[in-house]
Amino acid sequence: MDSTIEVAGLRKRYGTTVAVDDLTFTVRPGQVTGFVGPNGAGKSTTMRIVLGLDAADAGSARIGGRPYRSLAAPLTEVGALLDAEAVHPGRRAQDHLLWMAQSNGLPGRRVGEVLEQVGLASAARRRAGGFSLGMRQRLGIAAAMLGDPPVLIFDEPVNGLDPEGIRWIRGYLQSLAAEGRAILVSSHLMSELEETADHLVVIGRGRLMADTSVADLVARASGSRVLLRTPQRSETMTVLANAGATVASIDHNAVTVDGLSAERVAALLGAAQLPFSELGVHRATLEEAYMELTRDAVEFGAQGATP
Ligand SMILES: Nc1ncnc2c1ncn2[C@@H]1O[C@H](COP(=O)(O)OP(=O)(O)OP(=O)(O)O)[C@@H](O)[C@H]1O
Repeated sequence: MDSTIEVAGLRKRYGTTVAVDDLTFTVRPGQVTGFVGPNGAGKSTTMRIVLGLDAADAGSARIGGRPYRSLAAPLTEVGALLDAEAVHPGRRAQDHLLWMAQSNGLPGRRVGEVLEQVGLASAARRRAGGFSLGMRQRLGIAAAMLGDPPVLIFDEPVNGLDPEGIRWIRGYLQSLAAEGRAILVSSHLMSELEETADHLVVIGRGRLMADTSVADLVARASGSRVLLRTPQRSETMTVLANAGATVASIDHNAVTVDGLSAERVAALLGAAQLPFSELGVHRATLEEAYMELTRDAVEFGAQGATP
């Protein structure tokens, strides 16, 4: 079976709310694909449809080429963490997993293996009700891994975790991708995916806004912006603005320059005898790239709202 998720022309409406609007994208094996968009963008709805928990109005969602409902042993083909709270609080971690394994025809030894993988072996006999949020997320991930599936879907797994938990999840997702699995992980914060995702599917109001590698997105947003430091910020800004650049200060001695090459900036400042240091091409953060990407959509949305 191919380790892929293929979504094609997907649409879903709840009453008058369009949750998913003609969405098409593919999640490929061997990489972490981030699924990003603001709250209410349609990420959870898309994931639920892929997992057969909700029906689409139109379009299709396939795992390894087949719709979820036609998978013979779903847990061995796709694992999912949608809601870490969905465990009975009175149940011990290992009993919860054993029950899942048995009802899906999986060997009981998987329980110990997945608890070990997610770092919960020592808490195996504790009741889920006493778990911290981070432990519940790990238990949810252990459940997703029970069938050792080639495709994994995680809805906001980083939400509410402490820095150590976030570091752990990042490393774990990357190791799963390195094993050749297809990983789809959602977040409403681009910054959470900065060090985790290789590829991004960005949606807004249910529509696809970008389907791109992280490297390409950052390179495009970085463009030709120049960053420099100078003790004479205001004089520097005046000289560069007079030469036609768009200049913005980012702190008391640093500015960004759009519209002039680094060489031209150096020549202008040299001629004006203005000192500078750290003149270089600015590399956008993923957050900046995202803002750039969504700005047009926000403007479009605002216009669309006026009658
Ligand atoms: N069962 C439902 N009934 C009615 N409306 C729904 C239902 N599920 C989702 N919606 C609506 O569909 C839209 C998309 O919601 P969805 O939960 O898929 O977004 P999301 O991107 O996952 O957001 P979040 O980051 O907040 O989870 C929202 O406007 C939401 O209110």
